[in-house]
Amino acid sequence: MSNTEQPPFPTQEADRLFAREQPRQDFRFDASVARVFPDMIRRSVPGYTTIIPMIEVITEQYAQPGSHCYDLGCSLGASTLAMRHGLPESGCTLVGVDNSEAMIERCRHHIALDDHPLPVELRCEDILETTIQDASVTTLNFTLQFVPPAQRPELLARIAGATRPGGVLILSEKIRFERPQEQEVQTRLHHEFKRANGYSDLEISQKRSALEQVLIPETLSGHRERLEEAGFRDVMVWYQCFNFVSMLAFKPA
Ligand SMILES: Nc1ncnc2c1ncn2[C@@H]1O[C@H](C[S@+](CC[C@H]([NH3+])C(=O)[O-])CC(=O)[O-])[C@@H](O)[C@H]1O
Ligand SMILES: O=C(O)C(=O)Cc1ccccc1
Repeated sequence: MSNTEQPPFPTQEADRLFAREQPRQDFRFDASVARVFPDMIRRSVPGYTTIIPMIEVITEQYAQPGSHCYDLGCSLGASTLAMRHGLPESGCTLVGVDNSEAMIERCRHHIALDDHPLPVELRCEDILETTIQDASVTTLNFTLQFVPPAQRPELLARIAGATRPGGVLILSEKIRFERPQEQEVQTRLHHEFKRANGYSDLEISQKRSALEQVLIPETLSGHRERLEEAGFRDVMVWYQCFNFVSMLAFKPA
């Protein structure tokens, strides 16, 4: 590269998107979010930096030869790359899907930088419309929470229907709690986590109102019941930190 050229995506940017007072707007996964996303998600989701490497471990355990593996709502590809590293070098097909062009464009770049022989098929489309077939491992790492609740049952039933016996869904979500007391405590602890990561009260409150109509959390029992209704069994929580959980749901034989 000559010294007049810039690398495609220069240094990682810090998330200051909500630092200045601004009119309320619904949160969107646009180019400005894509630019700061690694910093934003790491500082906002307690446990994210633990969950990502565990997706590799889980994928390695449940991927079946010749099957398809899906990362639905792949953003910049952190969970996709974890799955890639858990898969054998050939014999499985890995697909990442996201409907944000800004995310997919950067994701393509991240995947190209990751020196690994397994190809990744990237689709810029709605996960509600993407074709899912012959799956063994499917990941929804903090994506279902952005799907309108009315459309969640059909998506989960479609994933379950396309999953081989013994296959798994990795479902990570921000949840809400039935007991108001627990909801209050866990939400406060999440906000304290964000403060400890350098977000101001203004940033926390402006982002919270931007997310209000967009990220709809459900209770753990709501998730369990719907996963079973969709055709999954043995739903288990394998990780929880405050109001952020990750579950496994298995397709029975
Ligand atoms: N209907 C939809 N169709 C396609 N994509 C969607 C849809 N709704 C939302 N998205 C996409 O889902 C992603 C959610 S982020 C996932 C993090 C990643 N899994 C990670 O492990 O780093 C989680 C978060 O920001 O909290 C965004 O990129 C959206 O564009
Ligand atoms: O920031 C928050 O409060 C969240 O709930 C998590 C999050 C992380 C990244 C984008 C949107 C929401």
